[in-house]
Amino acid sequence: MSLTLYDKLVDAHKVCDLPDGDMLIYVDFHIMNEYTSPQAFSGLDTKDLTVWRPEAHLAVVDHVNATRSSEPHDAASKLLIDNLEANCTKQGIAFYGLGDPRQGIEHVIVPEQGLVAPGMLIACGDSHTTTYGAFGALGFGIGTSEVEHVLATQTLRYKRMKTMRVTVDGDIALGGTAKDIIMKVVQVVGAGGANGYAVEFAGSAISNLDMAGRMTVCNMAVELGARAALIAADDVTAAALQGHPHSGQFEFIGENWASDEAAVFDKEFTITGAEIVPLITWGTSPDQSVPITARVPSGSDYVSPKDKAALGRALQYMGLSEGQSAQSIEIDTAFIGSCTNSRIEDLREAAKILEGRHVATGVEAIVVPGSAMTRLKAEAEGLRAIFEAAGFEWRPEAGCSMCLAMNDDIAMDGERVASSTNRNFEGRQGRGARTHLMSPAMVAAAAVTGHLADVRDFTRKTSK
Ligand SMILES: CC(C)[C@H](C(=O)O)[C@@H](O)C(=O)O
Ligand code: SF4
Repeated sequence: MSLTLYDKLVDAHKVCDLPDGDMLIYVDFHIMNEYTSPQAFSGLDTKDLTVWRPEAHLAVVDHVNATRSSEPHDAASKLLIDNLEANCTKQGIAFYGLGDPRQGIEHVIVPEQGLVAPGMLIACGDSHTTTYGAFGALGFGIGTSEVEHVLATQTLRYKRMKTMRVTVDGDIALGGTAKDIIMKVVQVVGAGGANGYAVEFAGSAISNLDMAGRMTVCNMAVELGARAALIAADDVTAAALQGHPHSGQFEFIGENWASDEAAVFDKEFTITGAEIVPLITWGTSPDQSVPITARVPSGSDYVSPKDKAALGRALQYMGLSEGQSAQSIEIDTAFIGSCTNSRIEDLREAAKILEGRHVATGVEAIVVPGSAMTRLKAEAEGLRAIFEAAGFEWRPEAGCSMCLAMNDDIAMDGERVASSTNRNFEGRQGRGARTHLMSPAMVAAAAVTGHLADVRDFTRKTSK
C-alpha cells in the first residue's frame, strides 16, 4: 500500500492502539524550555516518578532570558531558569543554560547540535516544533501535562491527523525567499486552514531550498494550524546531518523517509513558484499579507460584512488606512531574530542588503543570532561588523527576544516593527505593538529606508 511520509512516521512510532481509538506513540527525543516545563517536573515529584530515559531529553533556556547579557534581567526569569537547571540536574537531563556555548533558541540549536535525523519523532512544549519536519522527522508541540507524560514514559497519547500536501512548483520570483513561500502558503490555505492536518510540502521550489529555508517553511506551518509539517528527506538532508557535535546519535537507516509516489492525501493545494514574491503582513493574522509592491486591502475588496469588519479591526490596531501602499508604511523598529529566521543563512541574506548602507534615522535595529554558535560563526565571517557598521545592535546572547513579549525586549504601545518572526497577533511583541512579518532581507531593507521596502530595489542597485 502506498503511504504518505506522515503515516510512515506515525506507524514507525506506534507502541499500541488505545481502547478509545487514540494510540500510544514513542518519542525519540524531547526538548524542554524554561517556560513550559516547571509544572511537569512538579507533577513528577508529586507522583514520586523519575525520568525514564534522561538521555532522550534536552533542556534549553530561550524564552524569558535577556539577550543583552547572560545574567537574567529580573527575579521571575531567574527563578524559571534556576528551576529548570535544578530539575535537570536532579533528573540527569542535559541543560544548555545561559553562557553555555551550545545555548540558543531550541529550534535553532537542535539541528545545529545534530540531534535531529530523518524518521525521528520529536516532541517539545512549543508549537514551532514543526520545524524538524524539514529533516523528514515528525515534530510537534505538546502541552505541560504531556511533557510530564513523556518525561516519565517516553510515550504520548496521540491521535492520527489527516494529511494535506502543498506543492510549490517552479522557480520562485526574484527576491522571494523561503519565508515568502510559507507566508504565501499561509495566505492561500489560511491561518487555521490546516487545523487537524499534517502538512507535507513538496514540489521543486521546496526541494530547491537549503535546510535553513526548509526549516523556515516547516516552522511557520504551525500558523496554518498544522500540528505537523514535513518535507521528504533527500541528499540535501543527508548532507546536513554531517559534522555536528551529536551527528549519528540518532540514525534511522533503511527507510525511505518520503511519501510513496502513489500516496493519496486528504487535501491538496498547488502554488506556482512564480507567484512567490516578497511579501509583508499588514494585519494581525499571519495570512493577512500582500506583495510589497501592493496596497493594504480596502473594504471594497471584501464581500462579506464579517470580512469587512475584520479588515477594519486589523487596520485600526495596526494604525493603517485602507488602500495605503505597503511601501508607505514607516517603521520604528527592525528586528532580525527568532526560530524562523535567525540562522547564519538568514544573517547572511540581511547582511547583503546592509553592507555599505546605514539604518535610517529614528529606526532602532536589533539582530539576535539564534544561538551562541551562530553568533560566533557570524562574527568570524565578518557579519557582525557589517550589521554594526550599518547601525544594528548586535546582541551578545541568544534567545526568543522580541519574537514575543516574554522577556525584556518588549515593543511599546503603537511601536511598529518590521520583524523576521512568525506571529503578528495583537500584543505579540508588546501591548499595542504593531508587527509586520517579512523575510530577514526585507527587514534589512525596511531598516535602511525607514519604511517597508522592496528588497529587489536593493539587489538591482548593488548589482550594477
Ligand atoms: C511560549 C511558547 C509556549 C510558545 C509556543 O508554543 O509557540 C512560543 O514559543 C510562541 O512562539 O508563541
Ligand atoms: S523564537 Fe518565537 S516562535 Fe520561536 S520558540 Fe521563541 S517565541 Fe516561539
